[in-house]
Amino acid sequence: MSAAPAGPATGTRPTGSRVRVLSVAGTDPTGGAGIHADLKSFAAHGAYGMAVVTALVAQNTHGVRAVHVPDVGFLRAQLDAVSDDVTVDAVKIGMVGTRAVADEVAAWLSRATPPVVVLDPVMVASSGDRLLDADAEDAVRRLVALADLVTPNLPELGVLLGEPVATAWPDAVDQARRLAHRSGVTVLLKGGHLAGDASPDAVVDAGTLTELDAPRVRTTSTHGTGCSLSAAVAALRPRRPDWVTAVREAKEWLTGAISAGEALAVGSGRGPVDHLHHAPTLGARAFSSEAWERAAGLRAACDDLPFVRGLADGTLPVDDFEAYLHQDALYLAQYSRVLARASQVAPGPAAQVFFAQGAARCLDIEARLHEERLAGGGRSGPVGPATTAYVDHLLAVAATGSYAEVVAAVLPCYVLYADLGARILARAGHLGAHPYGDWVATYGDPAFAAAADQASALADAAAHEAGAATRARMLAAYAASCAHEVAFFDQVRARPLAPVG
Ligand SMILES: Nc1ncnc2c1ncn2[C@@H]1O[C@H](COP(=O)(O)OP(=O)(O)OP(=O)(O)O)[C@@H](O)[C@H]1O
Ligand SMILES: Cc1ncc(COP(=O)(O)O)c(N)n1
Repeated sequence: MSAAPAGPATGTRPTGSRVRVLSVAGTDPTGGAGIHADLKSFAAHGAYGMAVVTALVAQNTHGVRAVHVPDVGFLRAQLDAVSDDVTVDAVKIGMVGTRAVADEVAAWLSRATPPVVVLDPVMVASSGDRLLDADAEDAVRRLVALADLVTPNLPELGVLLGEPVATAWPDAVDQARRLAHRSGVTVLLKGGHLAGDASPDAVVDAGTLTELDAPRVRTTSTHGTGCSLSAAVAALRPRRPDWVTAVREAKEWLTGAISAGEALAVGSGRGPVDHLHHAPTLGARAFSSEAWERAAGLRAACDDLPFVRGLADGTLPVDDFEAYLHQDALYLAQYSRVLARASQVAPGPAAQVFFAQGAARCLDIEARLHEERLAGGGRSGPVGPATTAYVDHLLAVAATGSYAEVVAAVLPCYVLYADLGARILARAGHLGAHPYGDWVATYGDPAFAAAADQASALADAAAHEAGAATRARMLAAYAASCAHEVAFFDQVRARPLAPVG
């Protein structure tokens, strides 16, 4: 039944790899507090999260219904299973529940000696339910001595010192100073239980005091704030130079998470915070499929254009097709420059090569169309207004937008043509008799579909790296290009017809 230990875990963390953080805490099946909150907090700070369960708690946003504390032998087995195998860069300890659990955790800390230990001395849930046996308070005091940072709220600070609970901030800071002095650990004093418009915290050690101010958010979403904060600090500390830097960053994040909590609509009591509020695009759909679906109306409008209908069924007058090819040649000469810009600012060689080759191919096609025109087959004339508008849009994005925006702006030209080409080809079946068979064969070719897929994948990768604001600009650039594509096709039939007769 036992998984063989791989020997004591002594490995150092490879440069740049994720911090491996362990939560030793109770559960919350609604996901707002305890190990569930801790794991989200770890992930929110880029750490690899692990969890050892001290107590199973039947609770929700209204309160605690029941607590089950498994045998401490099983707790020991969990703790050793982790530390026999995995190098733990930091530990966060939350609810311990009983004296036996607290002592078992203390014994493990002495054995495993993790380099960063954050202790949240959980005693009473915000619902008022006890989460620590009354006779376990001494055992928690012993745990404090093994921690590097202890994170009491106002009532917990009073219990740790054996003093009345401070109600004014200066008194609480005084108490925190005394605890730091007495125990030799750094204290993160939390002011969430104060009245007033602010929710200050303070980092206090034997010699220094740093107060961190934050506005009090008017919300019911404060379940698990203490768990989430201490877990965030544990995840950050191995990568930050000191406690103050780690706590400042964690608190700023937590204030945002509290503000975003109500939008989660989890439970009807004191709801959880949104741990991932700062990563709104996490789990978002692939950019290319979202943008494609949003453009459904424009795509339908494109299909309905007399030009596109005539192109598809072969009834388009030759004159119109040649007028279109002429505008297309003018367009491609500029589109090539925009693809070259995408290549110039591409984040890696694959994208750089793809767009550079695309730019060259556009010029090849443009040159072929030009030669055909010189050979007398085609038409000439000024740049049409829709061509100008489309090119201006692309050049503006290329001049001022990021790589992600440029890729989004050039994408419709790939995907709309690939889609149109494939559908016309499928409908026509045999192209032998189709007057515009060459055009259809070019864009209906699986090789062109593959290029469109590659361009979509590059846009998706860029969107994955981008924040919410850049993704919104990408969607806007894509939608604008789609609208220009429709106007571009339509300009041929929109040109004044020569008088008949
Ligand atoms: N309404 C609020 N607005 C802004 N920050 C808050 C609010 N409530 C709590 N905080 C912050 O959340 C963190 C936890 O504070 P608190 O004093 O409530 O600890 P706690 O009682 O251990 O938390 P928990 O509610 O998880 O038991 C602190 O950084 C505190 O300043
Ligand atoms: C397992 C566990 N640990 C900690 C808390 C405290 O969080 P809160 O005071 O926000 O209820 C909790 N409710 N459950």
